[in-house]
Amino acid sequence: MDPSDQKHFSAFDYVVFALLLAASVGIGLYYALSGGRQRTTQEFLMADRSMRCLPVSLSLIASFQSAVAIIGVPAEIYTHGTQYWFIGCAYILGLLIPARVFIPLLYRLNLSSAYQYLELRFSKVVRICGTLTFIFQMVIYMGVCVYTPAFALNAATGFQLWGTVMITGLVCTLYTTLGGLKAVIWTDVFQTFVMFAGQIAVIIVGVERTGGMSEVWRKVNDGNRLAGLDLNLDPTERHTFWTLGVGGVFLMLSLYGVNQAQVQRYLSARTEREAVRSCYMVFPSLQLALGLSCIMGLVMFARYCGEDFSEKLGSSSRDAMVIYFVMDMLQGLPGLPGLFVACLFSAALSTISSAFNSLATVTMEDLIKPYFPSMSEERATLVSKALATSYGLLCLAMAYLTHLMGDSVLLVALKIFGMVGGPILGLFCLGMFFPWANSIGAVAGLGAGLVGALWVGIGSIVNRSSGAKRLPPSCHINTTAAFQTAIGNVTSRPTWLHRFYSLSYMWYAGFSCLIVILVGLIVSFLTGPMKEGEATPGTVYPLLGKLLFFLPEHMKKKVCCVTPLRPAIPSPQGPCSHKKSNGTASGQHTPSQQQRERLLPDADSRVIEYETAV
Ligand SMILES: CC(C)(CO)[C@@H](O)C(=O)NCCC(=O)O
Ligand code: NA
Repeated sequence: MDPSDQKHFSAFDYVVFALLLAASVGIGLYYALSGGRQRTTQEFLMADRSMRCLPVSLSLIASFQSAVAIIGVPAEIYTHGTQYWFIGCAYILGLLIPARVFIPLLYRLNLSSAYQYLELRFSKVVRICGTLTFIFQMVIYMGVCVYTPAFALNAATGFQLWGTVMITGLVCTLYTTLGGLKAVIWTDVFQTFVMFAGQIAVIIVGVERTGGMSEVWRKVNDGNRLAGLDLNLDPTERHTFWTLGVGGVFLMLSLYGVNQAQVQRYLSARTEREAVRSCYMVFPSLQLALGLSCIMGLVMFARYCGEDFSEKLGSSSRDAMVIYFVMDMLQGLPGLPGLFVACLFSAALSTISSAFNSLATVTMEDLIKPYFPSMSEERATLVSKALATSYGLLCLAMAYLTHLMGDSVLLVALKIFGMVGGPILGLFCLGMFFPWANSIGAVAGLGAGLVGALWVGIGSIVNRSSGAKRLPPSCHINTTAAFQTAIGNVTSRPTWLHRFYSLSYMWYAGFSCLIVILVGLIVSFLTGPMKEGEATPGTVYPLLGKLLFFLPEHMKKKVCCVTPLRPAIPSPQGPCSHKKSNGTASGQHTPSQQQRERLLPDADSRVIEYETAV
């Protein structure tokens, strides 16, 4: 980029940005020195299970709303129109199902890690496979999150790229390691407000400087950026109502239903009611976040009329131009560019810190604690802190990998969620909704789901078939349809493999989830399905029973196989929940008689509840 074209920050902007970092570290320090001073894993990883719904809910939206969404969504709207907005439809079922099904089931099992469920329902091996898959997903995603803001800032303002990556990674590692989950949740709250403030500031100034609301509306309309409901059923069409509104539900379920970062927040809530309520409260804030990003893309369009920025900003234009636009708009308003940069980094920090803490949790709870049952609580906490730090350093390495990928960051993030999150979702669905599924089926299903998803995902990267149709870059002509067919015909006649590779990435989660369930069920039936009463009580949700509510009772008993919910005493070798009220015993692993009794009344009440419900 031409250096004379680069925008610069005033001293005031640096102060605003520095304040964000200082406040985040301050919150970390506060939780390092107050409360239990982070001396137990219960506090460090589970926030003492004492949180209320408001901070939990703001923290839930912050987890997967990173600089990727802040930059990527406006860039998407700018180049392809507002179709992406319809992903908002997926938020309804994508949050209702976790609130009604996943949270009650997981919360009542009194877990620390979501993957503990997999051992309760299947076996140790399945738990480890689930955990490793999650670690794989989050480590790649973390790299994208830490890289994105640094990269965009670098492209538009010449800010030192790797220096910014280092600062982000290190500040985040610092407060995560100091203050544990309490610090992570409360910095999320603060950072979510900064995130909204930055976006709103840009939109207000942007609308003002492009000539007011009606002018923005006119240009956007003339440039054909307002998309109607696209009901095209073609699964290779990147964004349609079906891919976004239906495929998006699976994506949302993999994030809000079974991802450890979110499950850990539900579990940190003081009661199940607060956990469920916090999930419902995500809905309006997530709609607001999506709406603001979309509006920002439209204002940007009104400003530049779809001008192609690849000359000005190099190959990275799509994502970098959002920062370019922001700097262009906010020039001469000292402090505001700083606020937007703070917004960007708030979004990134809140996501990365959730990733560090959840990765430290699963590594501790699923991979270390079960094999060192005699580890002392101090030791376990120390190891957890070391883990949070190591993942912080690993994230810097992963940022480099993202640098090498060089694709639209939104696309990369959504592909990772789908390819790796989808199979994990499938594994949980297999366990929760299909009582016959056994461990062999679960492992085979997960393997098949991952292979299927990585095949289509990597195939699409190698073949570069994103299926994207770029809209013509103008505010004035209205001939999109002709242009689109012209582009559509350029690609040669696709073979079935090419069509497979061009499956919309919005279907990745649903596609791989279904493979896991299908292969899981087939293998389970071949190897001997689980029998009545074999699964730990409370680990199966009587979905079929609820769906077939019209059948008479005896038929339902036959068909639905809801019997695993019959009370059964958890085996003494089995994993057990850590105590809720009393943090001191969480280092224990073989459940005492006392703990089993604690688990049992829960399980019993669930059985009764299910039986009356079914
Ligand atoms: C997770 C969704 C899809 C929910 O709208 C959205 O926040 C999103 O597109 N996120 C992109 C990934 C990110 O922001 O890191
Ligand atoms: Na975030």
